[in-house]
Formats: sequence, C-alpha cells, structure tokens
Amino acid sequence: MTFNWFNRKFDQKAEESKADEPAQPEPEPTPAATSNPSDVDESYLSFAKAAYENIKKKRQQQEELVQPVEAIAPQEILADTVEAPEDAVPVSPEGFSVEAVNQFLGTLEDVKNDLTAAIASPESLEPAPEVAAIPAEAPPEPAAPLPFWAQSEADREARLERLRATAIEEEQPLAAVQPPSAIEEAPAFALDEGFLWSTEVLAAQGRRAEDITLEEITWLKRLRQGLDKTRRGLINQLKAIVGQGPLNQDAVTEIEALLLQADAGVEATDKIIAALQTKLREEVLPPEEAIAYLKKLLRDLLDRPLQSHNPVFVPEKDTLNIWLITGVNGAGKTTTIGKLAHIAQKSGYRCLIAAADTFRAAAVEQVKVWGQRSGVDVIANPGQNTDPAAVVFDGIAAAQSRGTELLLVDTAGRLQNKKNLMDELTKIRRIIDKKAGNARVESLLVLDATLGQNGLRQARVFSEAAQLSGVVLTKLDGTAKGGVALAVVEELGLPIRFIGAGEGIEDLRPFSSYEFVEALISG
Ligand SMILES: Nc1nc2c(ncn2[C@@H]2O[C@H](COP(=O)(O)OP(=O)(O)OP(=O)(O)O)[C@@H](O)[C@H]2O)c(=O)[nH]1
Repeated sequence: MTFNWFNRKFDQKAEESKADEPAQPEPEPTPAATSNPSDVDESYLSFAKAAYENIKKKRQQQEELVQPVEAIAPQEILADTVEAPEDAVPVSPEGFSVEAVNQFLGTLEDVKNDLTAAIASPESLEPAPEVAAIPAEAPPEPAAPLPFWAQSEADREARLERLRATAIEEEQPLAAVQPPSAIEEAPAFALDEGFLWSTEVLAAQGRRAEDITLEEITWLKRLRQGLDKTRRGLINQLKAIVGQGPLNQDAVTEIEALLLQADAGVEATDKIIAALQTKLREEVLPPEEAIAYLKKLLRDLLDRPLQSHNPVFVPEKDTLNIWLITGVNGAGKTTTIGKLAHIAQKSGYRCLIAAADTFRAAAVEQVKVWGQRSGVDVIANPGQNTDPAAVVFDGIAAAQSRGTELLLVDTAGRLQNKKNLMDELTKIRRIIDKKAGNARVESLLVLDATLGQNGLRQARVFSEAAQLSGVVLTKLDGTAKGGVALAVVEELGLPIRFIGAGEGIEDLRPFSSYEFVEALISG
C-alpha cells in the first residue's frame, strides 16, 4: 500500500473515493480518554511503545528484503544439495542452460518422491553406498546455511522469528537497510523524548499505532526542532506568565507582547487577546487550562481559511493536476518544487516539472538539479528569457502525452511590479484553460518565514495578482518568527498548505494546525 503524503493516509484508492465527499473538517484532537494525568501518560507511553515495536518490526522485515544475497554460483548450490546432472553443460560459471536447469528440477522431483516413499516405509530403505561408508558414530557435516532466498518458507519464518526475538535495541543505521539514494541521512530511530512527543501528537489526531511510519516521526521531530527558537521565546515566558496563577490582565498583556515578538502580526494578536480577555471575564483559568485554551485559539485561527478554501489539498489520481508555484526569488520556490516532486513520487503520483521561471537561466538549471534529486523530469526551453507561457505550453503537452498526474510549474519569481506579475500569470492561466481545460489548477505562494512581517508585504502583492489556493511557508527551521503563520492566515485569508523546515528533500510536509501549535507551544 502506498502512503499518500498529501493526505497522510494509506491506500490512495480508498481515499480517492472519499476525496469526492465533502471533506470533513479536521477532527478536534482527542486528548486521552482518562482525565487522570498518570493514566494519560501511561496510555501515551503504551501507544508510543506499540508504534516503536511496529516500526522496528517493519525495519527488520525490510532489512531481510534489502539484504544483499550472497553471490553463490549455481554449482555450489547444486554441490550442497544434489549432484549436478552429469550432462549438465554450464553455459558459464554463473549459470546453466535452461534444459540443464529443467533436468536438475526433474532430479529434485525424483529426490522428493524418494523421500516421500522413504518416510512412508523406512524399512524399504537401502543405505546409499556413500552413507553406508560413513561410520555410524561420525556426526554428519552440518550443511552450509543456504542463502536466505534459497531457504524453505518454514526456515525463513523461523529465521525471522529468531530475528524478532533477538532484536536488540541498538540501531542499524537506516542507510544500511535502504539504498542511500532513497534517504539523505539515516534518521535516528530511538524511543526517545522526540519519539514520544511525536507519537502523542499523532495519537491525539486519531492515528493508530500500527499506521505510524518512521518518516512521520522523523518529520515531526524536524518540525519541533525547527520551531525550537520560536517556542523557547514563547513557551518559557508563557509558562511564567500563565504559571503565576489564574489568567489576569497583566498576563494577557504579556502574551500580547510575546505574540507580536513571534511575528504573529497585529490583527492575529488582537483577535487572540480579545478572545482571551472574554474568557478571562467568564471563568478563572488555571495554568494548564489557560495553555490548552490558547492552543485552541491558535488552531481555530489557523484553520479558519479552510471554511472558504478546499480543506483537502491532495492531487486527484488519474487526472492532470497543475500546481503553479509563485514567490519571490530566494523564498525557497525551487527547493519547494523539488520537495513537492519528491513527496508526489513517494505517494505514487506520476509527476513532471515545468521550469517556467525563465527570468534567470540559473533558476532553470537549479530546477533541473531538484528534478534529478527527486527523480522527476523537467520540461524547460533552452536559451535565456524565453516566454514562460511557451514553457507551460510544452509542459502541458508533455504531461498529457505521458499521463502525468501532477505538473508542478515554477513561475515568475521576481517581485517586479504587480501589473507585470499579473499579466504573466494571467497569460499562463489562459494557456492552461485553452490547452488543459479539465485540469485541476492550484496556485501556491512560497513564503520565507524568516522574513516575518516583511514577507507579508510581498505576499500581499502576489495574493492580489494570482488566484492563490494556499501558501507554502518555508524556512521555519531556525527562525524565531514562527508566529508569521498566524499573520499569513489572518491577513491574507489564505490557508497554509505545506511547511518547509530544512534544506533537505524530506523537509516539507502538509501543514497541520494541530502539529504546528503543539510544536510551537509544547513541543
Ligand atoms: N533552512 C532552510 N533553507 C531553505 C528552506 N527552503 C529553501 N531554503 C534555502 O533557501 C535558499 C533559496 O532557495 P531556492 O529554492 O533557491 O529559492 P528560490 O525561491 O527558488 O530562489 P531562486 O533560486 O533565486 O529563484 C537556498 O539556499 C535553499 O537551500 C528551508 O525550509 N529551510
């Protein structure tokens, strides 16, 4: 089953039939059933342990499948098992002719029949001369262990069982298990604090322990790490403020300063503070409930645009989806295209890239590099400054001839004046309408989170020029301005669809308001 990284679920087909239904809003995170903190910890711990054991088991099975097979020439196998037929003519040391192999299989059949007969009536056995010659007391030589693939089913299962039973905690570097090209570095796999936090976040969103993958854990750990700086700024002071006792006006004033410092922007901050003050007048909030209420406010604010935009952002299978990727040069547009192409490939989509940001030849070359890294072809026009619409036209033609499901278009990246930008994007849309009228078109704005409020001004120009369906927030790792996500949503009214938290090809995932707020406030 293919894990679809766009909706974070297995079995794309089953999901597809659901994709047509009106998507349900994200379920409210379900804190563990009991209210007793130690029970909650216990239930999360056992959930984490189950997820850990399951991932460990999958890795062991994967190791068996990937482990290089000992290169034993057929003669050695034959020597170990049955005498090679005299007239077998080795076509080369590595192999036998087909008829010889068939003959050999025929011999095996005879051996099997003889063994069956012998088991049925042992008294009928004549000791074979060479066996008779071995003195009874000499133990037979232990047969050299056959390579895993040559073992019988029963032997294999027994070996796997032994492996599971003796599986030790020490970590096999994942690179030993998967071809190095498949991953950039072996993510650590240990039942550590990051693992526990990640499984807790996934459990609270309704995930089952057996469905949790190491890649999801690795991503959540990266997200949490990426938001470290913002969180440290927020949470230490937040806990100090809220920890002083029931939420009071001073605390609310300090929270306001914290949100502005994390670049949440004035509008989002005002909304959150107003809601807190209303709550303050209604009831006394002890510290942990105040934190929980603040988290809910942030989640609701981040999810609000989903009421006016499609809550599910998943390319439709067996259909041409065209995603226009816009954003100012340096925001991480090219990197984002490479990462999106990578998760599309991993999720089983036929993907193609059109390098239509032709303003800089270097940008086209860079897209090609990311195409290679993600294993996705890039359609580009040689020569500098060619017409972006021409590249889009070629990209659509190639996509239609190949049955591509997701065409990623790298479009204008320079922040020239709004008019030029609008003209260029309008022209591209016109080409798409003419050439691929039934394609599902989305337009994503790539925004550099480290720019904070400055990035927002750029975003406004793009959001007025292009009919945007969402934002990709990049460079969340290492910035203290993680709060800009709140400003983007509140001031642009656009949903955040993906977030980037690193330069690596794995460092982009669909945005989850629950995970983001947990990493921001209690990671
Ligand atoms: N730390 C970090 N760096 C990132 C991230 N995304 C992109 N970058 C880096 O940001 C720089 C710009 O990324 P690009 O993808 O080239 O940006 P661009 O928008 O295509 O800009 P041009 O290449 O000038 O068109 C590169 O050094 C990337 O490695 C991220 O999520 N985290």
